[in-house]
Amino acid sequence: MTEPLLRLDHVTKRFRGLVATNDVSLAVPEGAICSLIGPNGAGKSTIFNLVTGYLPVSEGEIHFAGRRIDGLSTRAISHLGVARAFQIAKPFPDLSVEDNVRIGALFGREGPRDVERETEQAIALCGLEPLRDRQALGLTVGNLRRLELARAIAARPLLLLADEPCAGLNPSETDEVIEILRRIRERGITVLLVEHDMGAVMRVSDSIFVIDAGRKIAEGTPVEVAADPKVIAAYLGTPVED
Ligand SMILES: Nc1ncnc2c1ncn2[C@@H]1O[C@H](COP(=O)(O)OP(=O)(O)OP(=O)(O)O)[C@@H](O)[C@H]1O
Repeated sequence: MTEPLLRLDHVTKRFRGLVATNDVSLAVPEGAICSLIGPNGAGKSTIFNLVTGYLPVSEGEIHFAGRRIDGLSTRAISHLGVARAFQIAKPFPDLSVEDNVRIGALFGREGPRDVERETEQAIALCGLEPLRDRQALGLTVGNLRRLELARAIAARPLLLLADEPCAGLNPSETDEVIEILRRIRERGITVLLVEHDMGAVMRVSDSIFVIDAGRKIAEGTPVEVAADPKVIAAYLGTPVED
């Protein structure tokens, strides 16, 4: 079996008395779109913060692209090819969309880079051509989300951590984000998604990890997870229709 791109082995994160991530093991295969779902406070963002090195693990190991990365700095992990697209984008407000994406291309994974080509590709992939000269200030939530995804992928990551990219979007904007995520995967970037929009998760994911109170309680394809009684009890409440 080929080694997954990202692997968490028995990862625990404690904040004083609170166990935010409790002995979580999971593997994200290269080329997949995987999702982390679970109720508010389940520990999904904490997992992102551990993978990016923003928080140190309390126990366990994280491996990425064949290297152990827990204990490395956020900068070192970004250089290895992990990028995160935040739910609340914080672009440079006075700069254009294009310059904000270019800044993403100036950082990120180490190795040869062509900043202009990466900028152009990310703008095209996220459908931002008509907005390239617009100031980031004043963009709609949907366009800010696309800018945030473009900025992140311009950094040429191997793995994109996408933090609730569909939050607050209307159905057509959500469809656009799903299309963008699929195009990102087609470009060879593996995606790990945290998302509360279950319709979007079910449509876009190859596999899903379900987190509840810090623990992984289920994993599988969307169909498997939607039918899992533990998941329905903890999170979904009612079966999800495709
Ligand atoms: N820096 C921190 N210090 C103390 N407790 C924290 C910290 N970060 C998260 N927590 C706690 O850890 C638990 C998991 O939080 P986390 O943000 O990972 O959940 P989540 O699944 O991402 O929730 P949501 O869906 O609401 O974003 C919560 O109880 C939260 O209050």
